[in-house]
Amino acid sequence: MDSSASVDALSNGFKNHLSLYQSHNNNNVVSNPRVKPKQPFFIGVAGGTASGKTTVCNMIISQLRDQRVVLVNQDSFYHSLNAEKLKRVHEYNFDHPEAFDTEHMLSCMEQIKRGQAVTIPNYDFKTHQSIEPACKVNPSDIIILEGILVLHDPRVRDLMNMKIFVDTDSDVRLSRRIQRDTVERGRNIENVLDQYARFVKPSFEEFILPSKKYADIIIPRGGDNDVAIDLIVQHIHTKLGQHELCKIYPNVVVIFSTFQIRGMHTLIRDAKTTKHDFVFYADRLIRLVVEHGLGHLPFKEKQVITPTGSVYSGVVFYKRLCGVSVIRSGESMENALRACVKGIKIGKILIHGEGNNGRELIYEKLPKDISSRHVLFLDPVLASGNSAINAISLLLSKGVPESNIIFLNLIAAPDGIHALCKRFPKLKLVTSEIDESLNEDLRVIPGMGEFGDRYFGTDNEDGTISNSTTPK
Ligand SMILES: O=P(O)(O)OC[C@H]1O[C@H](OP(=O)(O)OP(=O)(O)O)[C@H](O)[C@@H]1O
Ligand SMILES: O=c1cc[nH]c(=O)[nH]1
Repeated sequence: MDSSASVDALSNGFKNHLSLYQSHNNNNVVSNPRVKPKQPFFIGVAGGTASGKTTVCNMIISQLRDQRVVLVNQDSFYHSLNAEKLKRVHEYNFDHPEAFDTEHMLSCMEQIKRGQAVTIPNYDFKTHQSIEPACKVNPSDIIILEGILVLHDPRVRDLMNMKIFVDTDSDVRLSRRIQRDTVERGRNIENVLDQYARFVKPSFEEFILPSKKYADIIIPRGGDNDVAIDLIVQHIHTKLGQHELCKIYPNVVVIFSTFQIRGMHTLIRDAKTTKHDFVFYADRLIRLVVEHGLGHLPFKEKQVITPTGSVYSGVVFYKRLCGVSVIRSGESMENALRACVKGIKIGKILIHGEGNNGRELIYEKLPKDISSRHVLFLDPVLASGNSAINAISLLLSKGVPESNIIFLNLIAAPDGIHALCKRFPKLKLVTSEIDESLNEDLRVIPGMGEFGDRYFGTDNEDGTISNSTTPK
């Protein structure tokens, strides 16, 4: 048996992740067949006994502060021993691939990878049996599968986005194993050495070490290697923060997701949220998007002298700006823009929706000198892109260079991004989340319903939000 692995069938390593896991688990996950769950990032961490796999996993988890992480241990998938095997448990090779129910592990991992909740067996090391209760694992952003042989089976390996092998000197591993099994497990040193010589070492050489060649990253010295852990965490952040659409359209910027941002999204998307809370949290998110968007404006370097007589090397804001809001939802973003840019001029555009595709320009009032300004275009929802394309075409017809337009947005549907960014490749779109899809009524899915109705309180009189599917 690999005593380096955690005894828990499933552990999140660190307290904050454990509590996240628990609260996450208490929720009923509503499955909506229209919504394709996001695929989690799947990491496999292999290595010999006592190599420091658990330490490496815990270090990765502790640094991934703004992601939901679950850690699944390969040990959970040990076969239960029958009476006959139990009688001769000292003859049993717990380090052999056949000691694990790999078919079961594969099917659980495939489900997790599809973004589904799964039940992971709870293996008891004292009785060598799977016991009740099993552990329910809900979909997460990152799944880590840790164990001596997680890189052994090609089908399991193929599911992984990142394969890590923790490579620690065999003398160090043996001394750690002796220490742990004698001190923590009350075994005598002869038995530990006997098991090591008969099973642990030969299996390491035959199965575990050969799986090292499949690793993307080999970490020498395990948990002592801070540099390797930092690089791994940076790579995971880059991969997770990068929506596929951002790779296709480099002018699409999604603000860095944190639990605070996701919490605000959870509130504004929840159909039960009151108007008051909707406005409060939408305003907070809008402020973040506005601040982030302003960061994409040109600037000049400037040095100033501080009251201590020292030099501070900074920058000065670009001054020739204006906002343009799309009536009416876009008007919800004006206050945040005014709060960030003192005295900014804000123009308005009204687009009328006729049926599913027709979007017609009804009204415009724009600064006369708009062609010489950078434009912060305000609309919280990008659905089909029809409204935005109409409005931006108007700005271009007024002489605004496409590259001078920054579209500030809360949620964007992929359809709208494709339509807009193909047509206007030089415009910058700054959004806080990219959603899954658009339904046949051109509503964003999962979306937040009709933003304007929720923000301005023009939904049903009883305060509930209509689930009407009437096309706009
Ligand atoms: O990308 P599209 O498919 O064109 O949809 C997006 C438009 O829909 C929303 O306005 P809506 O028509 O709901 O009007 P409102 O702001 O007055 O509520 C939103 O503010 C956009 O302007
Ligand atoms: O889902 C949608 C689509 C367009 N406008 C909204 O406010 N919500």
